[in-house]
Order: sequence, then structure tokens, then C-alpha cells
Amino acid sequence: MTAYLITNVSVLGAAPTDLLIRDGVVAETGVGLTASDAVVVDGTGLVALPGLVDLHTHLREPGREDAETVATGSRAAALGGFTAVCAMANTSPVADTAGVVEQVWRLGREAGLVDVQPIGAVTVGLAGQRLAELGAMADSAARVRIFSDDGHCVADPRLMRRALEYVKAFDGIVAQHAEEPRLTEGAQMHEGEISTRLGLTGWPAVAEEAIIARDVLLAEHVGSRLHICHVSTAGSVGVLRQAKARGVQVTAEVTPHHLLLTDEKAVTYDPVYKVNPPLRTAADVAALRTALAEGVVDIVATDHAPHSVEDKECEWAYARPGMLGLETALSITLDVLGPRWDLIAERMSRTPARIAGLTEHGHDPAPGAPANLTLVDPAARRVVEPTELASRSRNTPYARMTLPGRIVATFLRGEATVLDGKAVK
Ligand SMILES: NC(=O)N[C@@H](CC(=O)O)C(=O)O
Ligand SMILES: [Zn+2]
Ligand SMILES: [Zn+2]
Repeated sequence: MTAYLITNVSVLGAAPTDLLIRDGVVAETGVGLTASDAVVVDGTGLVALPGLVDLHTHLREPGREDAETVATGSRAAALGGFTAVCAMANTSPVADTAGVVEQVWRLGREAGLVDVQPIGAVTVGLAGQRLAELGAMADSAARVRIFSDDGHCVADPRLMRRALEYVKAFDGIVAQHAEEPRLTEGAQMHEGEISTRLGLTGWPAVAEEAIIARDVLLAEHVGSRLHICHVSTAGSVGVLRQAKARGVQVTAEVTPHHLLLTDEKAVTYDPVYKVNPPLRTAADVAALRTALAEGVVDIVATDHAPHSVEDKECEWAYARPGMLGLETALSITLDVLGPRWDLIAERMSRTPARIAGLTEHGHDPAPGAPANLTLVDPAARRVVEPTELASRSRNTPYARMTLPGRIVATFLRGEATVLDGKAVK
């Protein structure tokens, strides 16, 4: 196994030091380390972070390998500084059995660029009718702990209650896509002034907030862990703030795009901006930024949602919702939070690792820690060029934007997955 000596690197913004990586762990830290057998990586000007962990990634395999595969998505993830991603269950077939989650888990091991942790569906076929085999998925080789019907809301309160109760047996968590379906029928974008002006059917904020309010009460009632996917409104932040103050075991994520973009983008009618939940108002963006800094929203998760050209480059109404995220998440978060490295590590690595139960991830680079880390050049600026992305899809909303920060290297269990800004395989 190759050893690496990263020289003159700033760990989370501290004074520069050297890091020796050997046998899968950070073996030593300190100024002026030497190791004759190690490959030297010049860390001058770079910041070392614990490897990023994405709690919400769509890898599209099995079923839509034309949009993404476990291998191409893993590459995009490593290039984005991630060492672990949680793969959503809305594949075809749906990841609602031990067989499918084990297949995805194995494909992740074969790709070998990030740890791919499958998420299991809550209901059979995401149909919202009966519970999937949660216990069998938990007991499988994939050791599933997060369950989600993402793409769909678990709208039936009785099923949601039973799922929350069931997963307690193995310290699992239900990740809810909060969308009251009766309030979003035919919805195309955020319901507000702009949707009225454009004549597009609106997706009201209350459709999200009503489900979060219901589910925090259910989680409180049964004493379970609940996670809320892609929180997008100021009202949702208010509900979460109250629930957390009462001690409800609820965590929440926000996507980079909901921290940066608003429903103004819809006036272009460019479907690259169509996403679920929809881009909201500037006031919502401001509330989400504050909530993320305070910890009312616990983490950043990408909701990386690759879609083929046919599904995206068409009329707005027919386009699939979703946008790419893995290769730009750190840049957007750096733009939004500034170089607050400890906060970035908390929101993009330590806390998502803890929520997902990924004990090997989310550790600061320190002696004895698993060598899952990434090196960022905070001074670099990059222009996002869709054709240069590792993802098999092109639907980034940041095309030709100049973003701060660049991932220079990523290490998974001591092996380089990215060096000089390039994937090693
Ligand atoms: N976010 C999206 O707009 N789309 C996601 C599903 C989801 O996250 O709800 C997808 O799978 O494409
Ligand atoms: Zn969703
Ligand atoms: Zn999603």
C-alpha cells in the first residue's frame, strides 16, 4: 500500500503541518516529517478536511445507467471531495429488498472511489402502500440504516408511524421527502409571485411544512429518529427550530442549490432549474443560510440528481426535476459559509457521518484516524464546464459560473482517489 506524505498543509485552517498517511490511517502529524518510502503531496496553500459525506445522492443504477452509474457517480463524488455517499432508493428496480441494496453496495466496492452506502425504500416500489423489508435490508451485507421513499413522500401517517417504530430496533432513521401530494398536484415551481406571473402551477411552501410538522410530532410520539430531506422554506426552519427546542430527535439537510438559487431562475424557462422541492424566494434562502450556520439545519446534502439530455432538455413541463451536485457542493458551501472550515467539516462530514452511522467517516485528520480526507485549494477559482464533469449527465445549474475553491486530492482509507485534481481511476 502506498504511503503519502502531505507537506505544509493547514488542517481545518490551523497553522501548516505535515500529515503522514500509511496503512489506511493518519500515522503521524507534525512539522518536518520525513518518510523515504512515501509519495510526497505538496499541501502548501491547501486545507485538509475530513472526507465529505453526502447523505443524499442519486446514482441511478440499477435502471438509468444512461444518466449515471455507481462508477461514474463515485468518480464525481471523489472529485467533489467526498469519501462516502448514501445512494437513494428510487432506482429501477427500487432498492426495496436486500438483493438490490446488496447489489448497489457491491458495485460501490468494485468502483472503489467512495464508500457507497445504500438507502433502502420505506415502502414497496415507493408506492406508499406497504412497508418494504426494512429488517432484511438492515441485516444484509449493505447494513442499511437510512430508509427513504425520496422522490415521493411517505404521505400516509399510519405507514410513516410504523416505519419510524420499526427502524428503532436497529437504530435506523427515516429520511422524509416532505411534500403533501394533494397540495402539489401538477406543480411546476414555487407558488408565489413569479409562478403567478408565468402562469405555472405552484408548489406551495405549506406542502413541505405541513409534512414536517406532522412527522416531528410522530417522531416525538414514538421516540424515533427522523431526518428531513432537502428543506427549502423559512417556515420549515421555524417548525424544525421548535421541534429541536422540545428535544425531538430530528435532523435536517439543505442542498447547495437551495442555499444559492431562487425561483427567479424560472423566468428563463430553462428546465435545468426545475427541481424538487422547487427553488424558493430570497427570504427562504436567507433563512436557510442562517439555519445552517446555527445548526437548526444540521447538514448540507447534495441531492445530486443526474438526468439524461432527453429528460432535461425539453419543455419545462415535461422535464424531470433534479440537478447535479457532487462536483460543486464544496464550492457552493464555501461561497455561502465563507472559509469557516470547522463549520464546513461539521455540516459536510462529521454530522452526516454520525446521522448515517458511518463510523469510519467524519474524523478530522489526526494521528490514528482513518485516512478519509480531502485537500481543498481555497484560493483557486474555477469555471464550471458541464462537459468536463465526471458525472454521466450534464444538468448542472452552475454552467459557466466562476466558483471558489477546488478539490486537489481525496483519500479513501489511505488510498488516493483524486490527485492533482484528477481521479486516479
Ligand atoms: N430532487 C429532485 O428534483 N429529483 C430527485 C428526487 C428527489 O430528490 O425528490 C430525482 O431522483 O431526480
Ligand atoms: Zn426528494
Ligand atoms: Zn433526492
